[in-house]
Amino acid sequence: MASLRDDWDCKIPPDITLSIVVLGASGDLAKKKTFPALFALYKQGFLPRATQIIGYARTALTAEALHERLRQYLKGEEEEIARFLKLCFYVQGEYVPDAPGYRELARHVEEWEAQPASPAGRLFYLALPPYVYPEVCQGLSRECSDLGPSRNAASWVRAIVEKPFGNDLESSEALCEQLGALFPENQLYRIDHYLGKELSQNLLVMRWANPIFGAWWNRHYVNNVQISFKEDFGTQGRGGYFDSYGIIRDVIQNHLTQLLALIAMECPVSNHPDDIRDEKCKVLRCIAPLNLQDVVLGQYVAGNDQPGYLEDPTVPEGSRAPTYAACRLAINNERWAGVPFVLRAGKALNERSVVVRMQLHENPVPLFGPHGTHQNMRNEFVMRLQPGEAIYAKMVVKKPGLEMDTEMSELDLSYGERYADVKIPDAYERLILDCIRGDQQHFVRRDELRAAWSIFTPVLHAIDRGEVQPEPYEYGSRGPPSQDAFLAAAGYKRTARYTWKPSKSSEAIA
Ligand SMILES: NC(=O)C1=CN([C@@H]2O[C@H](COP(=O)(O)OP(=O)(O)OC[C@H]3O[C@@H](n4cnc5c(N)ncnc54)[C@H](OP(=O)(O)O)[C@@H]3O)[C@@H](O)[C@H]2O)C=CC1
Ligand SMILES: O=C1O[C@H](COP(=O)(O)O)[C@@H](O)[C@H](O)[C@H]1O
Repeated sequence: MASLRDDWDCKIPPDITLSIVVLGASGDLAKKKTFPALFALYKQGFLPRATQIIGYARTALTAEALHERLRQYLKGEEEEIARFLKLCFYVQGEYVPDAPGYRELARHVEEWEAQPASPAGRLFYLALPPYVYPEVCQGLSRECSDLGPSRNAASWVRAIVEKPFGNDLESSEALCEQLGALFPENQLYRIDHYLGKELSQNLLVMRWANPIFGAWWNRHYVNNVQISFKEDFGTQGRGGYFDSYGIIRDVIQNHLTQLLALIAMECPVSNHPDDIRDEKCKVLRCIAPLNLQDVVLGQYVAGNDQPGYLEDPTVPEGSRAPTYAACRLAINNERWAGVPFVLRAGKALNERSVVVRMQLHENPVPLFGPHGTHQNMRNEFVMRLQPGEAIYAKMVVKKPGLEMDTEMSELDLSYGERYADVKIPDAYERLILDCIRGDQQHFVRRDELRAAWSIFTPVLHAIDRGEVQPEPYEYGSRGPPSQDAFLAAAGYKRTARYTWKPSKSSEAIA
């Protein structure tokens, strides 16, 4: 796909002076994700030569103390780590808008950008709880976002903000208003790390670069679509945070809905980020708000020697927060009318995986019957995002041999084999680089966010009002017992008698 827009150039000027400011540098996200991703970019030579990284937080730390905290999360050679840490500084400051820390931050940044003739880039990464975004953005906007009148025209200011972007449609819109008054949309990068995963990105390429998919990627061939997120661990002390959100806000409204948009969207006008996001937004707007009848909610109880959700000391007594949800969505457009899209996500299940499964209709005329064993088997197109990226299509083939027997087999693209020597980048690594390049394709635009919240807000409000008692399921099980009937009602038929014979390398992944 060509880019038809001439205002789009995602190249990093080689002479740029870059300041990356990590706000909330003392926190978990910063040390586990942001700094390791920056280190990985540094190691691979993706950070411009003149880059400084400044950590900002309330905690009293020296730069050396920050380095010590970060060291255990940086994987690489000691010398390389030491060189990277030399780029990392620390400024202590409060988050309130008039905190003197912002002036101090501005001083560091301005000193670094001593040459007005060269372009300057200022990337503010808000690794902070969203309730402080408005005040932090005010402080940054007031003290740190003015590049000065003589600055090279290729200079920029960008801010990456983490989810959750609000709690429902109304609060999300209010947050967007507040931030939007300080940073225009082209400076705001709302991160959804699922958009940085290898297979999420491949969805677009695979779908739109191969005519083979065009013919069947619609209601005439596809019976149902499942997008499943499973984790084999519970909230483990994070229950306090989780409880006020629940699994729909935590995973479904954002990550899985973004995957749905990539699967269901129409062909964009070009590969310009806004053309792609226009299509994603359009398809999300074709989805009617979810009804409680189209939802199964669950909450895990003790099992497999593991405690139940309510036994987590950080969870409020008697909480009804769902740790599992399956949501059946209908896309009311010409391509997908009548095809159920089931988004389901759960904590404390039997495995950790994220899988997109498109199941096709049965063959209307089963030639290999009446005793043929596979006439009722359905083709399935499966994309496994993790663990071990794989794309496979399940299909009936002739069983090798003298008889005309059939069996279910697969066309298989397992990344572990096909790309055995390739290191798949971490999502954060990719997304931070996109932000430095000015590519907003894999970030959530305000109208997409609005469309996603519109789908889930009514059900979320009903859950918040305590109107639904989630169904118990055992820790380590497949989820609430009623989910299989729910999936069957959405058209899903499990392929019985399908056995996959993994190769050695795939066995290692499984
Ligand atoms: N390249 C590769 O790595 C390939 C790997 N495989 C592997 O082969 C195996 C089978 O593949 P596939 O058929 O695609 O996937 P699965 O059999 O794992 O899952 C198919 C569907 O059946 C459901 N299911 C699983 N167990 C049960 C059960 N006991 N009762 C009812 N429903 C159930 C699953 O839901 P739920 O999640 O709720 O259990 C899922 O929706 C998998 O382990 C897969 O990873 C296959 C092809 C290629
Ligand atoms: O955003 C979130 O995602 C993680 C899962 O991310 P993954 O990349 O490990 O699949 C999830 O555990 C967490 O609850 C949620 O907030």
